[in-house]
Amino acid sequence: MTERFGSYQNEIYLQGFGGTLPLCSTDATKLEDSAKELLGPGPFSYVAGAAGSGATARANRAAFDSWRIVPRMLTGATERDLSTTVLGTKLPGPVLVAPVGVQSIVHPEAEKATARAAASLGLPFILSTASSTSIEDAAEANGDGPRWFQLYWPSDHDVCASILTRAKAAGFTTLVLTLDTWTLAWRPSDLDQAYLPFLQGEGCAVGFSDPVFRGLLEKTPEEDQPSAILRWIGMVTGTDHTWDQLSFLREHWDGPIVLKGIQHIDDARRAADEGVDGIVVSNHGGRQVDGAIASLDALPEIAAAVGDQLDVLFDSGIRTGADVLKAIALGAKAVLVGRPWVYGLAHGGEAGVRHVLRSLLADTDLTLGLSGHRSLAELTPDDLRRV
Ligand SMILES: Cc1cc2nc3c(=O)[nH]c(=O)nc-3n(C[C@H](O)[C@H](O)[C@H](O)COP(=O)(O)O)c2cc1C
Ligand SMILES: O=C(O)C(=O)c1ccccc1
Repeated sequence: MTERFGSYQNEIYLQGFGGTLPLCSTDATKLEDSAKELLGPGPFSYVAGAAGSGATARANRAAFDSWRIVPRMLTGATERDLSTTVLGTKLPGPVLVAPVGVQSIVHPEAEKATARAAASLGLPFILSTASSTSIEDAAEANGDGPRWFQLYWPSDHDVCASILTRAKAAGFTTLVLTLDTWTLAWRPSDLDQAYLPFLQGEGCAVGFSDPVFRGLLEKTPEEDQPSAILRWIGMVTGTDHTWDQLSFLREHWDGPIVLKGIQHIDDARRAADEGVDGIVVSNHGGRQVDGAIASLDALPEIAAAVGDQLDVLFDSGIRTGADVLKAIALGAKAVLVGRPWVYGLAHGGEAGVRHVLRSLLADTDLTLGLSGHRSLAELTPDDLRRV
């Protein structure tokens, strides 16, 4: 594969020659600024915000800045291959679309737009349990694209089993169990505006379309929305599960299982001992434990310890191609990206998400080549220096 992603750079320049500028910025930081103008204060703060003082969100970025790439020259890197293999499946690039709930607060087409954009690039789309689109509708929009399902573990076993069965039937291949958000953290930016999209019924589509969940209600969500919302919130938050309960998921899910939210090396080792297929080293973009270590700082020792037993993925703070390279060099097989494409969604629905993802992949491809590498497999910690 030659220049497939990097050629987006030429495309942008050539369109500019014809008088057309990119749909939105190619710089993830500027995208956040312009999204602020597009979105209302509640939705913007919800997406951009973090837990507590924001210390961990800032640490996530600072950790990337503390590593620098040491480029190599005269290596013949014109021809590059950005593919990677995750859970036995080859991906065209090392980027997955992170699970993000309540996308309807950003754009009316919500998860459908994102699912289409991901499919158009062959990147895995991960549907959140807290999405504003049902499992079946998101799958239809995603078409032939690869798709994974993220679980916020419902406290009711029958509802959980029903959701997993639906996800499998709708073609979601991999289960991502998010561990770090069994209740929402202290998020001052949302609290100060008393803004919780869930309370307005956003993010309830998976539950409201579930026959088993509906069967538990005295009145349907259409007849009594407030009660249904509270029931659904109560079912997917407030309950902390334990390692020994993983067997329940294995009974109801016959595909790969990935644990998202791992930061401690002992949890990574436990995940490997339990035989799960992958982990996402993540602190939820700094949205949960304020004061937690930067996710990138957790990555190297975890990858070194368990990388040969399961697939190590990474997220929290990826904004540029250099960030992707650094995470891969420190042991991740691929990265998940959250806020940047959410801002793309705000700017232009499917086209906005596609633009942001293509920009990140182009930047990754060019940075890889200019650093003297032909494939991601060549990257090791020796290509970086901590400053
Ligand atoms: C608005 C928003 C909603 C999110 N919703 C979910 C979710 O429903 N499930 C989940 O596992 N992670 C969720 N996340 C976390 C992301 O999957 C991911 O871990 C995080 O955004 C990565 O950090 P980044 O935004 O710096 O890329 C959400 C993140 C944001 C910004
Ligand atoms: O806001 C989040 O980080 C998140 O994970 C979430 C949780 C519940 C509903 C929607 C999103």
